[in-house]
Amino acid sequence: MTEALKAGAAAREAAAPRLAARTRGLRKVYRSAVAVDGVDMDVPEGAVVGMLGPNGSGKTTTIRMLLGLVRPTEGEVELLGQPMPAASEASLPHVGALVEGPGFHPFLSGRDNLLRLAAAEPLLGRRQVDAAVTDALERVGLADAAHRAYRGYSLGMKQRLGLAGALLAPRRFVVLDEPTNGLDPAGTREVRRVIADLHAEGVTVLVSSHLLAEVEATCTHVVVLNQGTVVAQGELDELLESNSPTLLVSTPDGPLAVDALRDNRIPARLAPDGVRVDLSANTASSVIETLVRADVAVEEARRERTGLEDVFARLTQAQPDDPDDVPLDRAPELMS
Ligand SMILES: Nc1ncnc2c1ncn2[C@@H]1O[C@H](COP(=O)(O)OP(=O)(O)OP(=O)(O)O)[C@@H](O)[C@H]1O
Repeated sequence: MTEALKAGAAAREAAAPRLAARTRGLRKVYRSAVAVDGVDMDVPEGAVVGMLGPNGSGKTTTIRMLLGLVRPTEGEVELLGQPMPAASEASLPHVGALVEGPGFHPFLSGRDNLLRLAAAEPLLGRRQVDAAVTDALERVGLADAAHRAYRGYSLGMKQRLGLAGALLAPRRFVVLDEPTNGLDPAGTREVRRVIADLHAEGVTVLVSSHLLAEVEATCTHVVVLNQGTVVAQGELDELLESNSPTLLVSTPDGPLAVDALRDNRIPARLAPDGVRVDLSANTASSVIETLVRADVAVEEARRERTGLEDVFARLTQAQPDDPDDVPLDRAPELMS
C-alpha cells in the first residue's frame, strides 16, 4: 500500500466510530424457525443502544449470539473488537450480561448467590469479591434484602439480582435483555438510573425492551428488528427526525399557503396551529421556497417530531388501509 493509501485508510479508521459490538450477516436457523436472518448491527462504543422488536423478532437470539451463548448458523460477531466465540476468554470478562438462563440457587441468599458468581469473575481478585458484591447489591437497591433466600424474592427482586450479577466487575459493555421485565414503576426507574450511571461512566449498554417510553428516555441509539432482520438502526434523534414527514408552517396567510402548495402538487392542509405540509415527497426547503415565491409570510417552520411509539408501529406493522383516513391534500375540503 502506498503512503497516501495508508494515510487514507488510517483517516477513515479514525473517523469511523469504534464499536463495542458488530455483527455481519448474522443468521440463526432452528429446525422449526429462522430466528435471525442476516443481521448487520453496530453498537458504537459509549452508546446506550435500545434493541426493539415485536415478540419473536430475534432480539434474544441476537443477544445470545453476541455473547457466544448460541452459535450462529452463518455470519460474524465481534465483541469489543474480537471475533466471537473464538475470543470469548478475552472479551467476556469485560462484558456484563443479564439474559434469561440458568437461574440463581433458590436456597442461597441473594448475597451468597452473588459471592459465588463474583468468585468466578476473572477481573476480580479474591480480596475484591466482598466489596464488589456489596457495591452491586447497593447499585440495584437490594442491600436490605441481601441476606434473604433467593426463593423468597419477588420477580422484580430476582430481576434486580440478575442485574447486580451483570455489574459485579468493572465492565466496558453491559448487555441487558429486558431488564425491566417484572419490575414495578419504581423498579423501572431504578433500572433507568443504573443505565444512566453506566452511560455517564462511559460504559456501552445494549438493552432490549418492549417499553418504548423507557427506550426513548434512556437510549442514544436504537436497533429495530422485525422478523429476524434489522429494519432500522442509528441515533435515536435521527430516526425520530427522519420519520417525521410533516412540516408545520406558522403563517397569517394560511389559505394562500395551502393554495400555493397545492398548485405545486405539494399536499398540505390548514390546521388550527398552522399549515401542515406532507414531506414524504418534498424537502422542507422546497416547501419554503414555494411559499416565499407565492408571497406567503412564513413566521416559523418546523418538522413535527414523531414519538418512538409511532415510528416503531410504522417500522414493524403492515398498516392496513383505514377507510376513515383522509389523504392530506383532500382534508381541507372535509374540514369545515
Ligand atoms: N431454542 C430455540 N428453538 C427453536 N426456536 C427458537 C429457539 N429460540 C428462539 N426460537 C424462535 O426464534 C424466533 C425469535 O425468538 P427470540 O426469542 O430471539 O425473539 P425475541 O425478539 O427475543 O422475542 P420476545 O420479545 O418475545 O422475547 C421465535 O420464532 C422463536 O420461537
